[in-house]
This record gives sequence, structure tokens and C-alpha cells, in this order.
Amino acid sequence: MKVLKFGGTSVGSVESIRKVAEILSSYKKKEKFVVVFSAMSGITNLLVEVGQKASTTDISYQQVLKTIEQKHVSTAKTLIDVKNQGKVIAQLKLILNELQDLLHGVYLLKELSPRSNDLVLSFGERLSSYLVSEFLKQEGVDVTFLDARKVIITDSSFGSAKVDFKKTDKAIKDYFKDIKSSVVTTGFIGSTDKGETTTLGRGGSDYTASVFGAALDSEGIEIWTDVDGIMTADPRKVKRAFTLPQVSYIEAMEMSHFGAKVIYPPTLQPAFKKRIPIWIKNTFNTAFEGTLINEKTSATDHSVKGISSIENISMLNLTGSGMVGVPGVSGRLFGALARNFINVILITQASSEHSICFVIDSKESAKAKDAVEEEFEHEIKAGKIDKLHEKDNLAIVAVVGDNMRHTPGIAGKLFSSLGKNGINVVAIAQGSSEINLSVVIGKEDLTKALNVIHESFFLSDVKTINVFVVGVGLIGSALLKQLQKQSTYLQKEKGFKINVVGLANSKKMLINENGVALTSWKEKLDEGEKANLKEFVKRMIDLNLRNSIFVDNTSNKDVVSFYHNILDESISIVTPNKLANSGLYKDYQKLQETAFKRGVKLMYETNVGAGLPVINTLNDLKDSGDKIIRIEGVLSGTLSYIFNNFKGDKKFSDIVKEAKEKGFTEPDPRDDLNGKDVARKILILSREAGFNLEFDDVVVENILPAPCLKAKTVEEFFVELEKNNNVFSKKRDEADKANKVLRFIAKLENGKAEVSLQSVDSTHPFFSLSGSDNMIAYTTERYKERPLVIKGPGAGAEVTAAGVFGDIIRISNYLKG
Ligand SMILES: NC(=O)C1=CN([C@@H]2O[C@H](COP(=O)(O)OP(=O)(O)OC[C@H]3O[C@@H](n4cnc5c(N)ncnc54)[C@H](O)[C@@H]3O)[C@@H](O)[C@H]2O)C=CC1
Ligand SMILES: N[C@@H](CC=O)C(=O)O
Ligand code: NA
Repeated sequence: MKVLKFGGTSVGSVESIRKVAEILSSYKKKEKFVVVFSAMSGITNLLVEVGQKASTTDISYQQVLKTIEQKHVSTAKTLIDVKNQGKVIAQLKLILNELQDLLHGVYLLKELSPRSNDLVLSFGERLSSYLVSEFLKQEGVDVTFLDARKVIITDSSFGSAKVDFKKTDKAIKDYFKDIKSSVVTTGFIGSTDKGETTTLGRGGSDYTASVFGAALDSEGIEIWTDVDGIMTADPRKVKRAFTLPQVSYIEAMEMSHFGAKVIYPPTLQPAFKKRIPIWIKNTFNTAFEGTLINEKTSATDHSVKGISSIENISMLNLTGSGMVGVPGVSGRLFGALARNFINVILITQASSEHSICFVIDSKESAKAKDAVEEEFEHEIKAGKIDKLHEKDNLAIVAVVGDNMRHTPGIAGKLFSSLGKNGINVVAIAQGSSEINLSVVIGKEDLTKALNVIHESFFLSDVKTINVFVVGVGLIGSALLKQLQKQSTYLQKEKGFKINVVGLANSKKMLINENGVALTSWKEKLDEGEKANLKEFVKRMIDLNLRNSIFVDNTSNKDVVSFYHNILDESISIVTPNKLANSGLYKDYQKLQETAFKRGVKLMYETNVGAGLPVINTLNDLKDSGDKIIRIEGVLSGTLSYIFNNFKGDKKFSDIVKEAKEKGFTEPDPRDDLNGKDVARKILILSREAGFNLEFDDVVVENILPAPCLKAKTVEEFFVELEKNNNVFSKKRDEADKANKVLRFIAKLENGKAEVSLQSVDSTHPFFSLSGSDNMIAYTTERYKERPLVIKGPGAGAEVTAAGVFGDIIRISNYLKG
């Protein structure tokens, strides 16, 4: 015979009771069943309140009682046909009168003993079960009502009474001998030998179902609730959590120990013991198959089955030299906690024996501290043991699964995914059963940790990368376009989804945790709020999303001033902006160190040669042990374009304008022409090559006449440049006479960097450059005779955005791995 149990929400309203009847109607023809009901949702809380009020002579208990009465009577009026209503309501009133008399007694006595409290609470199940049983009969389901107090025999520990299985099993079996119909019974309650009403404690109705199931050797128990079953993680924190079709008894125990509200597994122990399968089903989604809990997890199932968590915990640490090698310290410690009824959630002790850590509910930390310090009073006075050290605002995350046993790599995966997201692990515990691995972390990191772990273990197919983009000008907007175009490919082929969470330019900003639609980002940003960089960065940090990347597509100094803080918060950075790496050497070094310390990435391939692999190549050479002898290059797309096209047929100023229109120049083209942009690039390459240079160490030849430099705006600059065209044609003519061309060349040799305009002849490798090509030649110990050369377009929106995109992909691969 099957045993079913419906929780409070399933009998909480007329509509849900109708659903229950529908579900049970489908059983009636097939087989008999036992069905256990909880109190209507909200009623148990009202019963607690009404008892409290009566015992403190608060006469408003009568109002609460009225509310309880109304809820049941009005439900009966709607559900029960007129011809039966009188009888059913009279019976409900009879039960309610008994409650009223009881509360009157409590009111007079000004006392609510645990015994009378249990009696008060019992009315919730008695009322709901009776009412639903009458409705079922009316709907043609053949049931008999049984007050479970007649068969569930307990001791007298009121509040959480222990079932006497011998007597209970016999009573249940005896009762069912003569019963021809299905049976409706009350969850949560039992009675002592002497007939005193008791309650079974937390999750009591599940327990009732389990007790019946075990006594009747049931073929299965169905727990009907308002969710689809046991999920991989708390769906309020992990949006992509999903229902597990099957878990083992042990997995169910481990998972819901940490706060899963679906079931309270200790109450299912009697059923576990008899290996009775249990289904968790949703009253409001009957088509869904729910979760089956049975003996064994399939060998092919995920190694990690679920992730559970508990919040608001504190960690206490008992330390002291007097503990090492002294037996009995832990016995005394945990004895003191037990005597004070403090539940210990997790324990760790390092093999140095110098300290014992334990984790408890934060609410109990003051009590625990007192208890332990009292226990070790003498040792503390003698300086052998220190006072308890307390750490609050913590959370526990645990991964659980039968198949974790003997599967190497789980801990590695867990810790590396946490580490890459900057989540600090405060303590670790794994039982030798290997089916639960718990980590203690800061409470503020809980949601991030759950999502990171969930993605690592369950969604290895697609990982979310959260991107915050500042600067949506030429490069930024080209990047967004590329991101949008590649989105499907990246999800399908690379296994990550790039979620653009934040967007900002100098006027507006926008943050949307679910991702900004890249087809309409411009309109969305226009409707956004006023830009405030500090606030933007703060919100990004506060959101604390997993796998976050900050992308700076500006040429702005203020944005750079946030880099350190961003990296320190374990957020990676990608940028084409050269200012961070060409500022003071100590700042450059600090950023590198912070990124390394936090396990995140700072990537800037586009700082030199736009999308060309200039910086990555240099790092590969260096990392593989090569030594850089000389770096020589045309490092400016703008200057390359200008001099490649300055052949006498066009004015110099017009070619500069063309370079700007083609998107090669810096926002202010003077940054290119004054040699500064190239100086920054050779400085960055020098630093990457291992030289500790400052910007002022780079010898720069400026080719711009003073009036051009002084001009206040870019427009004014062009006016001045036009006036000075002859300065440039003169240089060109001189070179031409010698069969040479002008090239703006950067060089690093013997630790010295310089940039200058040179005339080169046809034997020089830079002679034949065209378009906006950059060319970089690395002469190294391994590439000594002929240098390693990188050549190609070194400026422009598409190639630069592609380089930024490449860095984002590299970081995504790293975070994913
Ligand atoms: N154009 C090219 O070929 C290459 C450019 N780069 C670099 O790429 C970066 C971007 O260049 P472009 O897109 O051409 O510049 P742009 O002037 O077109 O765009 C700059 C963007 O940054 C925003 N911005 C500026 N200050 C800001 C602030 N304080 N807060 C928020 N947003 C701010 C602007 O509103 C704009 O959206 C520069 O650092 C440049 O050196 C690097 C390699 C090649
Ligand atoms: N303005 C720069 C763009 C790339 O850094 C250039 O012209 O090279
Ligand atoms: Na590059």
C-alpha cells in the first residue's frame, strides 16, 4: 500500500485541496493508499500564537481563534456540498470548541506547559485532515478518517516525541487488518501510552508518512509539496539550478542537512531503513516526475549531485600551546557545547593539534563562547589556552554526492573555481566517507560561490562570463558588435556565454545583472543613468558576480585609477588603454602583482600593434627562457599610414585627416604625431621584456611644430597643421633625394629606448611597409641571425576590437578550465 503525504500548501486553500482530490481520484481505482495531511498553511503558526497569547492572559487570543475557525469553516462552505455542509461544519465546530475550552484553561492557569502546547498544536492536523477526508468522500474517493494518535505511540518528550516503533507498528498493522478503504490520517501528532497528545517535532508530517510506510512495508512513499523535487542548489540563489530525477538516501540526508526546505530527511529514517522508495512530487505541477529517493545512485550519475549551503554561521577557534598532545581537550570542548545544547555544524583540527575550529549558528555564538571559556577557565588563566577566537558573517557551502567517493579531482575543481573568483576559503571539512566536502567562506561570497560551483560541476557545457564595458567609442562599439555576432558560436563551440552586465561612456551608464541586449545597447545606454565611474565600479564590486571581467576601452586616466581596486576584488581586466602600463613603473608593477596575488588576469595585447600578437609573443619568448637583445619596430598604425602614403601627391594634413577617419589615430591625433603613443608602446614592450624603465627614459623625437602642439582643440590643431605642411614636405623631399623613405621607428637596445623619424633605404625591412602596417622585429638569443618578425595592420576599430575580444576569450578559457 502506498503512503502519500501532502504538506500545508497543498491543503492551504480551496483550489489546492481540489488539486489534491484530483490526484487522489486517480489512485482510487488502482489501489488503496494511506494519505497524511499537514495543517493548512499558516495554521500551525496561528496555533503557536494563540497558545502564547492565552498563557500571557492576552485576551486577543480569541481573535486568533476566530481566524483559525473562519479559515476552516469558510473552506468547508466552499468545498462541501450543501447537503453535507451542516454535518461537516458541526464536526469542525466540535473540534474547535475543544480547542476553545483548552485555551480558556490555559488563559485561567496563565500557563502553557509543553504538554498543553502539543495538544494545542494538534488541532491544525486534526481539522485539516478531517475536512479534506470529507471532501474526498464527496468526490468519490473511498476513505476512512483515522486520528493518528490512536496508532502512533510515543514517549512523553513533548515538542519532539520519540516514536515507540514496537507498539506503533503493531497498532498500525492491527488497525489496517480490518480496513477495506483507503485511509486519511493526521500528520505530526501521536500520543503517549496514557493518551496524552504529543507532536513529532520538525518535519513531523513527513515522519508520520515514514512511520506508516515502514509499518505497512509500503511499496513507496510520495511526499507532495509545492516544489518540483530536490534541486541541485537553492534556486533562489542559483537561477540555473535544476531538479534531480534521483538521489540516494544518503545524498538526500547530506543535501538537506544544509537548509533544503523540501524534506527534512531525519524524519524519513524509518523508510530509509526499510529501503522504501520515496518520491518528492509537486501538487501544483503533477505532470513533472519529481525526485525519486532510493538506495543507490547510478554509477554513471554526476559525481557531485547537489550543492547545499547554510548562512549566518560563526566559526570559533580554540587555540593554545596547552592543547598539543593533551588527550581530552576536544572531549571537554564538545562536552561543554553539548551540555548547553549547542549544535556543532562542522569541525576541523589541523594535525599540529594547536587549534580546534568549530562552526555553529551565529545565534549561539555568545552562549558557546561562555560555555567553552568556563570549561577551560583554569587553562586560560594559566595561559595554556587562549580565549576563543570568533569569526562571524560566514557561510558553509557543501558539495554532496555518492559518486564523489574515489573520484579524484573534485576538491581540485572546487577550490580552483573558487580561487579564480577570489573567494577566500576560511576552513575545509571532508568526512572520510567522501560524500560531503564542505567549505566555510564569507557570507558575502555565498551566491557567487554557489553559482561558480554549480557551473563547474553541472553546467560544464556553458559558463557565464560577466563583462563590464567602459568606453563605447570607436573600439568599444566595434567590440560590442563582435560580441553580439559571435555569441551563439561561443556558447556552442567554446562553452561560455558572455553576459554584458555593465556599460558606460563619459555621459551615461547602465547595469543589468541579466545582461544588456547587444542588439539595442545604444538605446538602452541612452536611457541609462548619468555616468559616475566610481559608482559604476562600486556596483560592479557589490554585485560580486562570478567570472567578472572589466573592459576599459577609453584612453582615460581616471578609469585607470580604479584598476588596482578592481583587480584586488578579484575581477580581471582587459584593456587597449595604454595609460596604466606606461605610467610609473611602480604602478605597473603593483598592478601585475595584485593580479597575480588575486589569481585574476590583466590583459592588454592591444596596447601594442592593436590585434597583432605582439605582447603575447614577447611573453612567450621570455617565459620560455629566451633573452631579448633588441626590439625594433614601426609601432604606430597612424604614423605608418601617414608616411606610407606621403608620396608627394597629397598634403600631409590631409593624410593625417584620413588616418583619423579610418580610426587609426588616438582620440587626439597629436598623441600619435608627437611620438608619445609610440613612446608608450616601446616603454610597455621594454617593461614586458624585463627592463625597469620610466616614460621619461624613452628618448622621443617630436615631429610636430610648436603651434600644432599648443592648439586647444583637435579642430584648431588641424588648422595649424595645414599651415605647417611645408615642414613635412621638406623632410620628405630630402629623403626622396637620397632614394629613401620616412619611417617612425622605435628601438630598444641595451636597456635604452628611443623613438625617432628616420629615413631608410630599400635594403631596410621597414622600407616596404604599406597601409597602417606595424612591424615588430624581436632579435633574441634564439632569433639572433634573423629576427622574429610580426607584421600587419596595427590600428583600426575592427582589428583592435578583435584583439580586445581575444583577451576576453583567453580569460574566459582560464576561468572555465
Ligand atoms: N584606434 C586604434 O586603432 C587603437 C586604439 N587603442 C586604444 O583604444 C582606446 C579607445 O580608443 P577609441 O575607441 O578610439 O576612443 P574613443 O574616443 O572613440 O572612445 C572612448 C570612449 O571612452 C569613453 N570615456 C572616456 N572617458 C571616460 C570616463 N572617464 N568614463 C567613462 N567613459 C569614458 C568615451 O565616452 C568613449 O565612449 C584608447 O585607449 C586607444 O589608445 C588601442 C589600440 C588601437
Ligand atoms: N593610434 C594608435 C592606435 C593603436 O594603438 C596607432 O596609430 O597605432
Ligand atoms: Na597586439
